[in-house]
Amino acid sequence: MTAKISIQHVQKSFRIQRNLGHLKEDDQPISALNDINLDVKQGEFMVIVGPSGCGKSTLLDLLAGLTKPSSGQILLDGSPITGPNLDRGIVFQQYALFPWKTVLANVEFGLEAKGVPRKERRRIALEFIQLVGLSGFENRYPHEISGGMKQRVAIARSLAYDPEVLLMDEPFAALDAQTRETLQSELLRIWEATKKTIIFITHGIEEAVYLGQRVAVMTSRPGRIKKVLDIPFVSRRSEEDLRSNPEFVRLRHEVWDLLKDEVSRAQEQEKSKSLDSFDPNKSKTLSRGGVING
Ligand SMILES: Nc1ncnc2c1ncn2[C@@H]1O[C@H](COP(=O)(O)OP(=O)(O)OP(=O)(O)O)[C@@H](O)[C@H]1O
Repeated sequence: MTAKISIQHVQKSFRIQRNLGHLKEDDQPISALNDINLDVKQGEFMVIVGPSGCGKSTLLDLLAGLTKPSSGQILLDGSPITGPNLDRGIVFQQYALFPWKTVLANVEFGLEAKGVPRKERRRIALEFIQLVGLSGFENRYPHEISGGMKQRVAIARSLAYDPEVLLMDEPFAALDAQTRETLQSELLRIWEATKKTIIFITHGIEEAVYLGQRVAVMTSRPGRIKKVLDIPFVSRRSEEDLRSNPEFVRLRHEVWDLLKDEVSRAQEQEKSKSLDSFDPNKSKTLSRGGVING
């Protein structure tokens, strides 16, 4: 069976220019992703977890078609992704709602872009507002609702235009712990109701194991897929107190075991990055030697 999304040998580098006051160095390539391979099945909930700076958002941007791989390709239903399209909905950490539009108008937005007639737009938008539990808030503006509610609006807006795949980049990271847990279980309910293929990016190990049918663990930069774990809970929502289930605890530990060295390496990279930016001599030497730092 063809994968819904197939990421094949994807590599992504960025060229950056160091600005050291009066000194300007040549562009230096930074390898953000290295040979990423991953197939996601139709209707699957795939979580990608990795340390800070490992290239998670870069991968999501590639899936969204906002940038192109330096090499390799990503296929959606067997065809290469060449740019952004309404076949992929995106939910970011920051809500990205239009502040001057009401909840209803925000949810209707994608439908308008798709050319859905006005009456139909309203019907569909109201259906998705109900699905995310916001009935009664249709006429509120973003500044009148909480962070969790804004993220519900963002999810409703992405789902309303019926994308093939929902891409989520740390959508709950900015929320308080209680709201985050509520939205995690709400998202599972929404996923079960809509049967969408979801690719969800997070730093959070517990979030990854709670949400994912599979969890892909990434290495530190340049990001590669270190291991893909199956999370075998049949219906996670019906499991009582899943987070304290011994199998859940074991899986969470397994993900942490895979991640901990990567997190230390990522922290070392961060440290040397900030030291380098204060040390022109070091940067020059590394540049001449052709060593990539950053
Ligand atoms: N447009 C860009 N130009 C130059 N470098 C970039 C660009 N985008 C990302 N990078 C670099 O690529 C690496 C991966 O970044 P990315 O934001 O994808 O990581 P991440 O895993 O999402 O990080 P975090 O978890 O902290 O959000 C980082 O070293 C980053 O500095």
